Amino acid sequence: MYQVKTYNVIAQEGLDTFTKDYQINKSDHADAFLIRSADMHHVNFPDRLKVIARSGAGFNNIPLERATKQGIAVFNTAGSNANAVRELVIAVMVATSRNLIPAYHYAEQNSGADISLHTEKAKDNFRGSELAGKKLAVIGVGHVGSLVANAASALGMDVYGYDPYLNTDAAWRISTSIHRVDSMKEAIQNADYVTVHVPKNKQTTGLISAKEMEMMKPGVHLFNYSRIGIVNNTDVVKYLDNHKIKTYATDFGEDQILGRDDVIVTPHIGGATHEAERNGSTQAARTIMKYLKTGDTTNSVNLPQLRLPFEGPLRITLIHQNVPKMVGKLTDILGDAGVNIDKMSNASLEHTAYTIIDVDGLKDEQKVLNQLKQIDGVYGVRLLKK
Ligand SMILES: NC(=O)C1=CN([C@@H]2O[C@H](COP(=O)(O)OP(=O)(O)OC[C@H]3O[C@@H](n4cnc5c(N)ncnc54)[C@H](O)[C@@H]3O)[C@@H](O)[C@H]2O)C=CC1
Ligand SMILES: O=C(O)C(=O)COP(=O)(O)O
Repeated sequence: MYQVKTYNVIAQEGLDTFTKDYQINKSDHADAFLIRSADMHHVNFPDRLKVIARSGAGFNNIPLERATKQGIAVFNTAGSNANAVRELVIAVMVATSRNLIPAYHYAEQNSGADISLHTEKAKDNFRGSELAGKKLAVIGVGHVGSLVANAASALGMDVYGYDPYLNTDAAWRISTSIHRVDSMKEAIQNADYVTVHVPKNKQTTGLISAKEMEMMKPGVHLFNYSRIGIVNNTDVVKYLDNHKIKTYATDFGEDQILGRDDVIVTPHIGGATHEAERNGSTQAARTIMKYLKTGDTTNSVNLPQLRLPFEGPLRITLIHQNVPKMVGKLTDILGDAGVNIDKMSNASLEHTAYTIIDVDGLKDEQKVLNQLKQIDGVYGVRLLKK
């Protein structure tokens, strides 16, 4: 029986996806963690932990290097909540362009009087502008960014996408009406709206700071539904104060931006829809089961993605350092133990490699597994039985 520990609220549909071989509980001695935004940086990973699945896209809450070195595979479910974010971003773009929030407050505050007496006079104060014909810059055109770009284009916006690492899957999703540009400057200069959809990492922290704000057009509306810190909030306050930025809308509050009329803050609700939470949790549950049963690393964010049909009877999976002669060391140990290799596959991702070896039998299992584990640079070894 595999033990699965959950963090955060995980949609029931995902929990119901687990078969009878999996027990969901709060015990730390788990084979799998199923999480959302819970911060894993200060959580100890138990020795038996083999996999962490993040229901959702962003995985900056997980210490990838520590997990890898403990032989733990980490996965996300990118795309599972992309539509939820797209709809929220479009909603907030409409809200800002049509002054929806101040107009609502006005109507609410005047609800005691006969509102029709004030309406015709008041509407002049809330005159908005339309999205059609305006320029939108989308920074990061992955699962979320591509959907936002396509929806904005369908609303008649002139959309510019900047993503130096765009993969081919994402490129296929982007409408031909989107202009792909090669620099941040080309994307954001003259844009009426700028929206950021990149993962948070060392490179993207402060991606939108004073330098980029300086390039923007006066009166720009800036949106951050990615993560806190990707847009520099200290700089945002400066550029809101000098009216270069007209509105800042974000899913991530911080004291310095709260309580302003020109800031719209939501409590991290981008992926908080029934549909997105169901998609993410079921995908994460399936990923955990597949990895534990077959070693399939499709959608891993810390290991190379490797899939090899598992016909049995035995499979050895190894997470290890990506260094010369490693595969030779593994096969030498198996050869010395008289093991015949049926199939083998190996792939690498930066400093880490992953190897799957199917064998038709293994005598003295524990001894061979221990020998493999003792190789310098081997982080994790598992034996799977069909
Ligand atoms: N507010 C919320 O509840 C949610 C927030 N998010 C955030 O949005 C981020 C993006 O999500 P997805 O689109 O699903 O991820 P994704 O991985 O599909 O797309 C991210 C894109 O950003 C690009 N990128 C990376 N570095 C870049 C850089 N320096 N400049 C320009 N582009 C860069 C990548 O090439 C990729 O195409 C997540 O990492 C997460 O932090 C995602 C879902 C919900
Ligand atoms: O998927 C993401 O990156 C999100 O930010 C959504 O986070 P959540 O699952 O709502 O805690």
